[in-house]
Amino acid sequence: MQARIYSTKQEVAEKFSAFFKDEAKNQDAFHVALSGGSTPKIVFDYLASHFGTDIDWSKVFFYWGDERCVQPTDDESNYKMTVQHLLSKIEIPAGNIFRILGENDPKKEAIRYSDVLEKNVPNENGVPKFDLVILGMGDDGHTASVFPHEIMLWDADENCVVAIHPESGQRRVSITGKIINNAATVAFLVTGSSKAEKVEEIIRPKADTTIYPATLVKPSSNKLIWFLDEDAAKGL
Ligand SMILES: O=C1O[C@H](COP(=O)(O)O)[C@@H](O)[C@H](O)[C@H]1O
Repeated sequence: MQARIYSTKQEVAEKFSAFFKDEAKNQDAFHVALSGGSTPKIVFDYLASHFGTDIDWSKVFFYWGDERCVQPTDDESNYKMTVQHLLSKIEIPAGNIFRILGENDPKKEAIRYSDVLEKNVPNENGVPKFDLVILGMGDDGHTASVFPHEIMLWDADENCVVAIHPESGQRRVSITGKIINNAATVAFLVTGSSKAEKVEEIIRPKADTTIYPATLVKPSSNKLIWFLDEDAAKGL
């Protein structure tokens, strides 16, 4: 595990974008799972405005790690956020975008998307293997849409599950631990002081520390990188 700490969230966006560009350059087909949330949003803005024409987007294939069960036009949709901040600004073939259909029946969609991953993402030992999984982390330590009150979903046998947001009751479709920990690289994008307590507990655990969903991110490749700003890393 590596923690890369930058002065500001803008610098996180800049450094992660350069990292993304380098990783994409080395692949004939680059399969990436995207995240929703506040930090990916500024990263997508930076990627589109600074590397929009430097990356061969025809070789990049986008999927999502989680989606809220809403219409794709809803402001809550992770897909809508990505369209606004990245996809509408780059030349990427429509066939390279595999969104979770948040408007579908959640249980059926979890099964359908699991199948999409199996058919389109290269696999290793029968499990889809992303080149890169991008994750955010909520203030409560959730990641993708595996929340602390449903932490058992992390170990589900399925590739995708239906989760429920603890406060709003909103349903989500999320990939599970078996997919995240099978990725070649996992990158957390986390900024802001509201995340500092959990970042410290997860990266510098004590003997009696609580286990959060984000604690369980341990790719078998060992390539886990936290991109943090100083506010999020202030407890380290
Ligand atoms: O609900 C979600 O939240 C997390 C973290 O978001 P943040 O705004 O607190 O940074 C995100 O990783 C996830 O994709 C999203 O659906």
